[in-house]
Amino acid sequence: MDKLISSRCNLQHVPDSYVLPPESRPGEEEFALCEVIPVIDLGQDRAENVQQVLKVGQEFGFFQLTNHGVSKKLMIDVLEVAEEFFELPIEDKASVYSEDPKRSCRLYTSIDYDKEKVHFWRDSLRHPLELLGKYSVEVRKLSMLLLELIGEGLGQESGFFKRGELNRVQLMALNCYPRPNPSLTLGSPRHGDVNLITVLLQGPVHGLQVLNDGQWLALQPLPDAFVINIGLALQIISKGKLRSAEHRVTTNRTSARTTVTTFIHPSGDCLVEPAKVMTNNHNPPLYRSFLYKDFLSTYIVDTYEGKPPLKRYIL
Ligand SMILES: O=C(O)CCC(=O)C(=O)O
Ligand SMILES: [Fe+2]
Repeated sequence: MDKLISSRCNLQHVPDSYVLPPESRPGEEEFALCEVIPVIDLGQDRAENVQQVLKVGQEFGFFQLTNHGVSKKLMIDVLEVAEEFFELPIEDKASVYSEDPKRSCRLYTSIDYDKEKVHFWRDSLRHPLELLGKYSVEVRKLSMLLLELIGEGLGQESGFFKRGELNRVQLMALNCYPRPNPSLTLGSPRHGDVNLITVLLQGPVHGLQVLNDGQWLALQPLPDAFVINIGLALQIISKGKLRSAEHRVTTNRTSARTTVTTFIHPSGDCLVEPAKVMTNNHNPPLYRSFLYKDFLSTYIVDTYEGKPPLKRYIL
């Protein structure tokens, strides 16, 4: 509980247990905010949106989304709720704090505090808060629309991602990355998301970086936009046509950063495999099929050990 970094006042220096080995540090340099990461305007013609989502999903695996239909007020309110939550007195936060990684509803710090060698500069709340219900309904609608566009672009019949267990689970996390920017630590280490698709709401404070052609690109926060990224499960289903880009979170020198992430996952018992239209005799599958829950377990182990999480599934 006293490990929560959002409850330690005026931390000016990063404790030693957060200092990464030199090769994993973000470094002293300021990353120029990158304008290369594409922006898609969802208010455009549907057929055009399908092409754009496919193209940027293929090239970057990441994009920002404007004109998405979720109200600006709802986005601001949700970020405010997240900020207020992390500012609560420590006694109020105590009831939801848990170090058990198996619990889906919990407040925790870093990733797996007791097991990891170095800690990360982030507190997170994973909780199905009633207050956020309206937001989760809107973001679900938006995620389903994006999956529908992607399905169409991949040549699937309509409703492909709505069928069965593919999009069953929706998890939300409120994240707080306190100041300062020590350049010795990271808020979140290099990783690709495990799920289908992620919708990130961030305020004006930057920190997210995407790996592209071996270079870290710092994402410039656009007002009112969501950041969308493709997860590993979707990379497999699309047979690599869409790719899950690795990313990480740096902390910010001057302001704490608050974000809200929504992850769309298949259910644990869902069989994850390349969509049938993507494979034939000339195009055999690249990865063997697996149950999503088994992939979740190996993903955690591989990510900890710095191994590519799809490697063991390659045929
Ligand atoms: O908070 C962010 O900017 C991104 C967090 C993230 O990548 C994750 O939770 O998977
Ligand atoms: Fe992520």
